[in-house]
Amino acid sequence: MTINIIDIAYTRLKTPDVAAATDFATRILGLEPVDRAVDRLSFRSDSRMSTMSYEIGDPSETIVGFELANGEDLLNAAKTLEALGYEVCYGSHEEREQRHVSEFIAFRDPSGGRIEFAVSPQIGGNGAQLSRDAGITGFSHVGLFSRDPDRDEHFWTQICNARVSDRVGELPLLRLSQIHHSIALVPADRCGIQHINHQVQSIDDVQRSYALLSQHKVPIVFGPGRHPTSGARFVYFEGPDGMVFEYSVGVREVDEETYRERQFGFEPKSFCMWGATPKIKELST
Ligand SMILES: O=C/C=C/C(C(=O)O)=C(/O)C(=O)O
Ligand SMILES: [Fe+2]
Repeated sequence: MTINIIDIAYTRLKTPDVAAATDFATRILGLEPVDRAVDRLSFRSDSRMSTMSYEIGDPSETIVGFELANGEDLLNAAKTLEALGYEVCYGSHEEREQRHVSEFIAFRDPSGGRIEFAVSPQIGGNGAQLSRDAGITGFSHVGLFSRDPDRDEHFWTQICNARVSDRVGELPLLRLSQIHHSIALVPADRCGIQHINHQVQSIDDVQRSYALLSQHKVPIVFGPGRHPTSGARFVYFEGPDGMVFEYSVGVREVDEETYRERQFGFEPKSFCMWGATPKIKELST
């Protein structure tokens, strides 16, 4: 039975320096801190109670959470994964509270990155109170490192319900809804999160953040530019522990009936139609 993912829900990051990561997530990225504790912290970026978190630990151990519709779908997902030989565990009460979800299961994707499927991410009564005027409208997608994009694409599109929107060389951009992509599978010899995208309201927010990031000497690793694939205008920058963050605006929505996946060459102009070149190892052509 296909695992029906509704949406991407959260990322959970680890760092040796929670205080420095918190400073970045609030003062630079602009998220709202919630559930403050000494060794961990959650953040809001939209109506959901937690779309990102930092806790003390090894930065290579990232988690991406996806939303399933209900407990029955979650149980079926666990059965499907177990039948295929995946080791599945259920989240404890404390772990569910940290994530603000009613239930979740965890397993490792075929490349070895930790993935969670969760039910009922809690919504806050108000929207996120951003820590600075970054114009963020919400958490939108991740790049996932993939040791074998073909195999991992099979997992997300055949075992789960993702669809290919575009491919840049071997790199597929996968959608879970009408939004052009929620997952990009980035060929690499490692696993886990490659980048975290937040959507912003306008191109002015992208440019304003570019100026602020530059003033704070945050490494800009790509852009400002425009992806020919999704049409989004973007800037990418490096946060704590080498994690890449992206602000973008204007990601295309896809008509499920008529859209056909497209193949782009693995070359700079497929990543940016304005001529910017990524300073990101895995996107270097
Ligand atoms: O491979 C190109 C990158 C594409 C996009 C896009 O089309 O928006 C991304 O956001 C991305 O994967 O970072
Ligand atoms: Fe992206």
